[in-house]
Amino acid sequence: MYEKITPPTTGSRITFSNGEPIVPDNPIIPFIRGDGTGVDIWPAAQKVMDAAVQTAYQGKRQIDWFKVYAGDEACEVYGTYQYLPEDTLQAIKEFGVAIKGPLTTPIGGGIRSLNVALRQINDLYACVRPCRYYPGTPSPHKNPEKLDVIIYRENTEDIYLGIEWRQGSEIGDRLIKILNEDLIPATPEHGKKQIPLDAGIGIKPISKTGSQRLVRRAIKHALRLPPNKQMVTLVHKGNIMKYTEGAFRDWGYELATSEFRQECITERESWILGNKEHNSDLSTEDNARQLEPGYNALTADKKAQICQEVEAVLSQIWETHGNGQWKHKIMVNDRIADSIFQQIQTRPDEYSILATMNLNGDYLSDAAAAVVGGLGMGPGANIGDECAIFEATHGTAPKHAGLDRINPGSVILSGVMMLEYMGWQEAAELIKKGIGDAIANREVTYDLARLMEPPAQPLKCSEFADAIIKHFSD
Ligand SMILES: NC(=O)C1=CN([C@@H]2O[C@H](COP(=O)(O)OP(=O)(O)OC[C@H]3O[C@@H](n4cnc5c(N)ncnc54)[C@H](OP(=O)(O)O)[C@@H]3O)[C@@H](O)[C@H]2O)C=CC1
Ligand SMILES: O=C(O)CCC(=O)C(=O)O
Ligand SMILES: [Mg+2]
Repeated sequence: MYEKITPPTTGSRITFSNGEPIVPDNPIIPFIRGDGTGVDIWPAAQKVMDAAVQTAYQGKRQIDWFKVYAGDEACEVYGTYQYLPEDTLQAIKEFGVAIKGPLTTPIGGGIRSLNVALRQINDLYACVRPCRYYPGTPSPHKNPEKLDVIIYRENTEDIYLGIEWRQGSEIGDRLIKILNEDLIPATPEHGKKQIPLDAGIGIKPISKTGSQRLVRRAIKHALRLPPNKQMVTLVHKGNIMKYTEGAFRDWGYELATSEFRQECITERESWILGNKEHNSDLSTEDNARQLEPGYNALTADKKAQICQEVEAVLSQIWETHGNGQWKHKIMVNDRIADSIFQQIQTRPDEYSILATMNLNGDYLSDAAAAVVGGLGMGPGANIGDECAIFEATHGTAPKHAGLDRINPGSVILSGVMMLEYMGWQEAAELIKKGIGDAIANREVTYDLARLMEPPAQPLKCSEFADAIIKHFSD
């Protein structure tokens, strides 16, 4: 029973089997309009999705939208501080697939992120954010078309778990005392380090389960991509945060080389096999020398370790992966987080799926969206095993709210992801064609118009939606 909302009287539920949605022809889909520019973006996006479904299926399929509330709008309906009403959570749980506009999160104090809460409550552990280029989209980059990546961001843990204590709080001070006086001195590798007494404290949990289920989804996605895009890059700052970010990398490789042994090759394995393929008489030590830059300067222990690695790879996978067979497998490699920010700009075509932890993926998805045209073109999905919520990468962009000027492209493209997730490919294709043609025709909102050479006359948010629909059929 809902307190203040009523589901549509027509339509039925999307259910799940083995993590996959089973979609009726008339699914009920809850939507959250969103704060700020949500008032502009949502109606435009809904109009485009409805028109695409109608054009593609001529009434045989339709979405029965179910309006639910979160953020400022929820407080208007449910009362002060009722930012995420139980009704909304229940509706998303009941109907399984939802779509939302952006929601405001105050900085410093106040409520914690409703967006993050929705992901955590529904265990939507994979945040999937594709960044690909639509021809004609203006970009600050010379070759934006070379970037075609999908960010797979772990979505439930890392510092987004929100376990932190304010500077000067009683528990925060107690924790610092315990760490300084007990736990740090008991850990020899920490030496004489001490946490400043006036520090705020945050906890960064990265679990093996959370990391591996994310990487598992990323690899399964890579298996569905064309051969030249079958790559998964584990993004981490494991040189600095060894037991959280470094562990994410190690657990990622462990998963790839156990659960997906036949399908995957790691970058280092490919080098070892490649060295041997190049020269079948190559000794283990010469292979190790080619594998590891600066091998000759290493300690004997380190050299022995690398030789062991070479031998293990050759004995374990030469038969199944050697003689070039590895070239037809999913390449799993890793890159340090700061480096990947420059790599997506300098060598974009070398990357495909970027598997990240929560914070790195948050940063990286805005940066990658900028390369292909900005936040107006950045869609996303939060996917779990029994629920999915689609939402754009960007936030509420408050300075543009209510002006009918913001680019609805990201929510519309999030709708495309939703339609594809539902198996409604024909409707998804229509929208992609509509957006592509509108951009090629210079019918765009202010954000893209101002970057075009010469600048285009900007359309309103609602006009851009109409232009997309118009291009379904030309
Ligand atoms: N999932 C969610 O709901 C998210 C919510 N947020 C929240 O949103 C609020 C505002 O965050 P803020 O840091 O300003 O980031 P925003 O992403 O909301 O906006 C930053 C800037 O990005 C550009 N932009 C954003 N959306 C679009 C769009 N649809 N079309 C074109 N350009 C766009 C605009 O740039 P310009 O003005 O230069 O054109 C805008 O001023 C915060 O409360 C934040 O917590 C943030 C991210 C995600
Ligand atoms: O929830 C928020 O306010 C910000 C979240 C965010 O930036 C994101 O998920 O990309
Ligand atoms: Mg973000």
